Amino acid sequence: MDKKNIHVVGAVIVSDGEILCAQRGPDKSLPHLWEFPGGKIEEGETHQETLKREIEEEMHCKVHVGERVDHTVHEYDFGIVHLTTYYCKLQQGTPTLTEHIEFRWLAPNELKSLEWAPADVPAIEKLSQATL
Ligand SMILES: Nc1nc2c([nH]c(=O)n2[C@H]2C[C@H](O)[C@@H](COP(=O)(O)OP(=O)(O)OP(=O)(O)O)O2)c(=O)[nH]1
Repeated sequence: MDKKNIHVVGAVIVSDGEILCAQRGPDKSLPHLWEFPGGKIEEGETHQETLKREIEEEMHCKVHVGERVDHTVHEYDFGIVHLTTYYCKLQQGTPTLTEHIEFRWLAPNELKSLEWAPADVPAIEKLSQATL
């Protein structure tokens, strides 16, 4: 059977020259790997709407969504993830841990010190060279 396509958006939240990195929990798919906060796009939603909704739900804060960072397609055993990432800025509140087990703020040249979900690796390559 064909694998399901999963359309996901991720927030590259930048503050004071650092990027927010979030670690997945032990009971999730891709356990303990690092990712950008965000989630699956629901029917009828724009990427911006999904990001704003997901960030409010999973981090209890509001973001402004800016330019696109990257778009990648990665095949996992559970499906094919189409991941689009966007630069974001905090608009209101500070990120609160609910679904993730840890947050870390890292400078671009530190991003590769974490073990990222495979779909994120091309974005991490780009961001690790970025001037924020
Ligand atoms: N939010 C987010 N998800 C990512 C990234 N990279 C990556 O491969 N994914 C995958 C993990 C999930 O399979 C899917 C995102 O769906 P989700 O945020 O609803 O994840 P979830 O694990 O809580 O949901 P589920 O798979 O348990 O249904 O995309 C990323 O940087 N951010």
